[in-house]
Amino acid sequence: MSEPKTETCDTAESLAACGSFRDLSLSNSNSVSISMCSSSCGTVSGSDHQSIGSSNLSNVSNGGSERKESSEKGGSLSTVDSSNGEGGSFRSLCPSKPHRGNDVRWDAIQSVTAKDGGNGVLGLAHFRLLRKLGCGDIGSVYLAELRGTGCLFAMKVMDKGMLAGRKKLLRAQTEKEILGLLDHPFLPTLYSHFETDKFSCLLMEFCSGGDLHMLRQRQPGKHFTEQAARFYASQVLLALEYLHMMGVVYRDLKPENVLVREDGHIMLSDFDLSLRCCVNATLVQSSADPSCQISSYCIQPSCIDPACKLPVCVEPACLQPSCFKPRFMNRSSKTSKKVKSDKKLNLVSSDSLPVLIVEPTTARSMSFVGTHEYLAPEIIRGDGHGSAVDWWTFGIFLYELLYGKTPFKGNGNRETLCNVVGQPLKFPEGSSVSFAAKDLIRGLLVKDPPKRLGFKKGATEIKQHPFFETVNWALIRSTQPPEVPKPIDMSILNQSPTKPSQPPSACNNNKNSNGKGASAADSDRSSGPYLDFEFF
Ligand SMILES: Nc1ncnc2c1ncn2[C@@H]1O[C@H](COP(=O)(O)OP(=O)(O)OP(=O)(O)O)[C@@H](O)[C@H]1O
Repeated sequence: MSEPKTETCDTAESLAACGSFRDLSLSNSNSVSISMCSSSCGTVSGSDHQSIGSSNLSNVSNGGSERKESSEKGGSLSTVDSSNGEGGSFRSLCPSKPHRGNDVRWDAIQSVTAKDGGNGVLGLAHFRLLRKLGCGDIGSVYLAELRGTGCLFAMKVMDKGMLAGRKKLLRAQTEKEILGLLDHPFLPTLYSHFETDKFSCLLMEFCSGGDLHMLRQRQPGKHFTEQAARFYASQVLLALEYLHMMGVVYRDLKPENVLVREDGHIMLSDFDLSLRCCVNATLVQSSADPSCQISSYCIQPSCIDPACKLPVCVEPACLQPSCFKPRFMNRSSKTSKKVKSDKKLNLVSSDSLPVLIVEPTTARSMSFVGTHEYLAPEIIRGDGHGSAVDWWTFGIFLYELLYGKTPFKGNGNRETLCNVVGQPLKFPEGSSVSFAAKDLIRGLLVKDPPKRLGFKKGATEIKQHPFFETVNWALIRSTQPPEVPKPIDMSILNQSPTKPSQPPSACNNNKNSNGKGASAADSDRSSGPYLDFEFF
């Protein structure tokens, strides 16, 4: 095992930028660069990540389950919110979340906290924990009703003693901070965070449709149709694009972490392995269309942070990701031919409207984090990695959705890791998967990160691949999902809940709601039937 590495922001450059500033500067006549840094990326400092190179694969192979391998991160929690004792309350987070402005859950929270004197505090005592939804490495997730409202939430409950004992406090802190940043239709909303003496609780939207791993198991041949795979992959791609824009490298994409909301659309979950970093957002303006002004993107005076000492600071929420770029409807046939040929070559169309490129290209980490079958080669080799790992995992993810298995899985973790690094990508014969899908996967599963699709221009490049040609990015939330989960059976509210003081049951690593662990031989990596809840 190699010496533990310390990770903060991984370069001196990013260290310098790790204050809460965003620096906007015109880099040339056609582009504007905006440096953003997650406001407290310094809080990851001191974490002990195990960096493991190819020479110590044998150590790695026994280090965790087949499906889940994560770094141990030590250190202490640098910012702990005030605790109010068992069943106590905590300041409700009510950040500005434009996408969720009309969400009835905010109103329900407000009405409940108003009854308590209007001090805006929420606590464990306000909830009935109805069912255990699952266990993760750092906590258990429960279906919870906000008492008297019929509003359901997913509550992640983490035992603070366990977090401290297993050196997971920083992971929990990272997850909480990242959740607090997010405001995107395909990412979770953190409604509140509160603590008791024993527990730290995160209150999120409940996804009633289970995860994509379970959904895939229910498909004929245990794989999705290409249309369904495109639907899920396109939403995941937008979520990753937004995360990168916010200076978050996700690092743990896999079907198990893609949850299905009650409307059939997706929500990417689980941020405890994510890396926070600085990002340079570049708005590339088309030279062919001088009428396109940079101000067509929301960089308004109201977006400028007055507390910032730098020339211009823009709130991250003011930047719109390029997924909202309008589609080009009125092209001449000559132009559209050119666009098509550019798409074949994976080129960004030079005659398009301005494109915001938001790839945290300077992010660097030496951590060994992720899931064996999904680990990027640069992580396994111990080369140091950046945001391109998310494009590698996106390739594995798409492969798994389409073929029902991952491409480099071996007999055991060691063989899997060796395959990722050394084996060429192969596609099963006799499948009806299109050339475009295979071409995209090939572009993503390039072992050398700089040559990987998405390395330079992030999601912008990937969205323009022919596989996504039929996707209307602007209206993606109106697209009919392949499958809509059955409505939640509200009779669950009549069942007797657990006592709030009863501690959440302990969770072993990789155990799911049905108590099954993922074994090396478990090719299905079952996370269990979703409705097989554990009552407690
Ligand atoms: N918002 C949610 N709605 C419904 N179920 C959820 C939600 N969040 C989590 N779950 C369920 O709870 C389980 C545990 O989730 P959690 O995020 O704690 O851990 P994990 O995904 O297994 O990963 P890790 O070990 O890295 O924490 C998930 O597998 C999922 O089934």
